[in-house]
Amino acid sequence: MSDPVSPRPSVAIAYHSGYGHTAVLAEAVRRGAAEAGADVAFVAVDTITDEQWQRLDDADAIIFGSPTYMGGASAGFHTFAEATSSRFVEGRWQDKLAAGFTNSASKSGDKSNTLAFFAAFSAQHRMLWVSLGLKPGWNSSTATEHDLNRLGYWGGAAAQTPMDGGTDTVHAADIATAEHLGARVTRQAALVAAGRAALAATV
Ligand SMILES: Cc1cc2nc3c(=O)[nH]c(=O)nc-3n(C[C@H](O)[C@H](O)[C@H](O)COP(=O)(O)O)c2cc1C
Repeated sequence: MSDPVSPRPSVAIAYHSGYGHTAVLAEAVRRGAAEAGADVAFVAVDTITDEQWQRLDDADAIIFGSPTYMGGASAGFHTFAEATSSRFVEGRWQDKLAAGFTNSASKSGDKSNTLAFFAAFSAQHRMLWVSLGLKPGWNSSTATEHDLNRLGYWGGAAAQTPMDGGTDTVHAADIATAEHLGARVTRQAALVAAGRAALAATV
C-alpha cells in the first residue's frame, strides 16, 4: 500500500470485458478515480502482467469489474479470481478497500449476483467493501432514466447495455455512476490512509 501519509491513494481497477461494454465502464471508473486524485492502475485481468499483479499488491484499493454472464461474473474474471488464491492464503490484500461494478443486457439480468460475488471475494481476501453510496434513481414519477444509479443498486455500480449495441451504446447515466464509484473509492482510500497515519502518530 502507498505511504500512509501520501495524499494520493493508489487505486487499481481489475476488470474483464468480453465485448467491450464493461471496458467502457472501467474507463469511467478510472476517470472518476483520477479526477478525485488517485494514482490509477488499469488492469484487464485476462492479459494481466507480472508488473500489473504488483500494482494490485501495492494498491490501497482495488475496484473489480466484470460483465454478468449466465447470472454471475464472467469466466474471464473467475480465472483471475482463482489465480489470486496464493494472495488469499498470504493475506496480501488484507485491509485494502474493495468495490465493484458490472454490466448486463437485461435491466436486472441477475447483476446482484455478480456484485455479491465481488463482495464475497473481497471478504475472502479480508478487504474492506465500499458500497456505491448513492440513493436509487429512476424510481418515482418525476425521476428519469438519466439519473445517477438509474438501476437502483447499492452494493456497487450496475449498468445495462443492449447486447447487440456497440460500445457507444453504454448509457450515459451508467457511465456517470461508474465515475462516481471511482471517485468515492478514491476519497474513502484517502480517508483511511489519513486515519491510519493519524493513529500511527499516536503510538
Ligand atoms: C455468455 C454470456 C452470458 C450472458 N449472461 C447474461 C445474463 O445472465 N444476464 C444478462 O442480463 N445478460 C447476459 N449476457 C449479456 C451481457 O451481459 C451483455 O452483453 C454485456 O453488455 C456484455 O459485456 P461485455 O461487452 O463487457 O462483455 C450474457 C452474455 C454472454 C456472452
